Amino acid sequence: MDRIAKFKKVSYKQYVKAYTNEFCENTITDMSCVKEMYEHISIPLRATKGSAGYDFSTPFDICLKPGESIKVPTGIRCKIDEGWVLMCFPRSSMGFKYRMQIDNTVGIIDSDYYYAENEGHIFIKISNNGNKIFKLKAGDKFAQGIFVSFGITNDDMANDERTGGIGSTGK
Ligand SMILES: O=c1ccn([C@H]2C[C@H](O)[C@@H](COP(=O)(O)OP(=O)(O)OP(=O)(O)O)O2)c(=O)[nH]1
Repeated sequence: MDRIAKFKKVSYKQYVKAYTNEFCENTITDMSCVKEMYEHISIPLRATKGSAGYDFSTPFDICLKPGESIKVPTGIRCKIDEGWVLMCFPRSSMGFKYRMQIDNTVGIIDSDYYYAENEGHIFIKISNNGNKIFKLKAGDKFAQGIFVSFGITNDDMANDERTGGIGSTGK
């Protein structure tokens, strides 16, 4: 098995920035609860030695009514060797039981995203596309990341460098 990546937590500063941007731009938040949330974020792990997926947990409780979505700042970044990509999928049980789906179908985490201004903070946007309330407690696993190797074309000339987050290279 190739050992080609390492998960880390983003800095506390980055987590606060992402969390407040997402959820409390106009409200006063108790920062001690964000600190506690950050401290409980755990590095994705595989459940068994034969599992392909590294399970991502939510740092906070989630409750989605049918049709609702949320963009989850996972607090995680990943240093990945060139030639590999991390693909994020739902945990199968979430889809089977609740029809929880990832909004962009599969999250593609590029190796150079690690060096982006946001420290390569991995976001996972999910929706409840079922017909019952979908709830997760902080620490519950909801998505899984799988490392995949890829090739490039013989005449590939890409040499730009990424600095921004999602959607930044199309500008
Ligand atoms: O679910 C996702 C998908 C992407 N990303 C991050 C990692 C990825 O490296 C970066 C850019 O994603 P992608 O290349 O798929 O998005 P794009 O719309 O093509 O934008 P870009 O111009 O940034 O490449 O955003 C996430 O955190 N979560």
